Amino acid sequence: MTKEQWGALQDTLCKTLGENNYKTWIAPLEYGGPANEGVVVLHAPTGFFGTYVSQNFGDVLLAQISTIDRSIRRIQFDVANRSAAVSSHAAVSAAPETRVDKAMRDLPASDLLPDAPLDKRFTFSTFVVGKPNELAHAAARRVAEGGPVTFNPLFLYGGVGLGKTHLMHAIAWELSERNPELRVVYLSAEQFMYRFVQALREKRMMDFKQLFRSVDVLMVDDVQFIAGKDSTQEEFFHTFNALVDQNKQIIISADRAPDEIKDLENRIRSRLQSGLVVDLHPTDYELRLGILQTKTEAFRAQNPDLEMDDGVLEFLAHRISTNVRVLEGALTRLFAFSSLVGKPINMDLVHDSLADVLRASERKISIEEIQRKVAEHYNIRLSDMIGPKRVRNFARPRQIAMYLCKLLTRRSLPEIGRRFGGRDHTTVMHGVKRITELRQQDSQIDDDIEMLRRALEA
Ligand SMILES: Nc1ncnc2c1ncn2[C@@H]1O[C@H](COP(=O)(O)OP(=O)(O)OP(=O)(O)O)[C@@H](O)[C@H]1O
Repeated sequence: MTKEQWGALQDTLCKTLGENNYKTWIAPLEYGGPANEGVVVLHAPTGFFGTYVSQNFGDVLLAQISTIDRSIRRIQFDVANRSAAVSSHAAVSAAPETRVDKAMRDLPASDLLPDAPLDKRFTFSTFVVGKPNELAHAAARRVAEGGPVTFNPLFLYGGVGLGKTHLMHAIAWELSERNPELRVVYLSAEQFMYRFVQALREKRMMDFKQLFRSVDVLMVDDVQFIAGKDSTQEEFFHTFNALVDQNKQIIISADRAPDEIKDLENRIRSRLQSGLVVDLHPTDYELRLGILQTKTEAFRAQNPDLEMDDGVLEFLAHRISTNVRVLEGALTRLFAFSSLVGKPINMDLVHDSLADVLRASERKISIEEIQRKVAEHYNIRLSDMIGPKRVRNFARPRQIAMYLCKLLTRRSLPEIGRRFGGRDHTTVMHGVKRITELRQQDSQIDDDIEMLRRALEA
């Protein structure tokens, strides 16, 4: 068989074996010329590769080759220039095929490594940079430029919803844009484990290893997931080392620093620390406001009719400090509500549509804090606030404090009563009712309470 004949056979092989199999296993083979009589040599990139092709596609290859050159009876797989590293009699010497073998052979090898999809919205252009994330952003940018690998791995960590996944996807998009040939694989540590277990179950560990070792950039999200999962850790470690040895870029994310991940093997921990470890700090007010403004502008570009009162974004940035995901969700909900009811976004709409989010993100205020603040405000001693005296000077501030406890904490009436010198829950109920009435009637009390509430929530 000549080189030209091998070239001419490619289309048929692609059709016979399917595009996936063809691209993964056949296209990388190089024609190596005839060996001795009846034997043709094909060069495979690695020994494993040759063995795999020989075992899984040897018979088909031989059958196709013999349609154009009937003298060929055997294919010999060499590893590039190392001769006879792998040789095969292909179909001739193959062990009888079992049903499982057949099913496995029919599955495209790339089944074990479908990339997790990348979110189109997660790019550098949509990532808002502020003090808390500027270092992580700069490191991600650097890696996304491609070129020589400077830090390996890049380890990004931070609390929930602070933008780790966003940055990883942004790197993947940018790298693929700069070099579409690059094999960039992004997946979560959970998916890595799942594929590993699948490969074990289907006896396709060689596929698994080969596929993971053939990527150019590997990104594993939420790596803390593999802690305590011994075999997955082991496999991850080997994959990691193989890629680092080949100078391939690895990017890892986790919800905490490597040395804080419990049940992680020490050798993995130290490997993870060997590159650049950067963290995404909790957001600050400016970053939250920047994110809200950017997202609102993007929304306004699609919906020019959007009306929003001044101060709404500032209020949200101030009140929702948990994480960016919650912040984004709140904004999306506001947009949806406003378009459903056909009203502009103002503070009333904020309170109506986001009551639960605002409640959940409320700072936890303690009964004691309330008692202290109210006592201070009315210039009485804490012991008098809690004690048995019923004179108006103490009783009114006590009722106000009870009212604020009901309003600002999740404590039950009996619990509040207990904390006010062991009073009964009906006393608390009465106090709350009285202050609710007074707020309607007495603007001084109403102002006082509003001021106290703000001071406590600040
Ligand atoms: N700096 C930022 N600029 C714009 N959007 C951001 C920023 N940080 C986070 N986000 C958005 O917040 C949401 C949550 O971010 P992401 O999924 O990247 O968080 P994560 O750190 O991976 O969280 P988890 O630990 O839950 O996986 C995403 O929609 C993301 O686009």
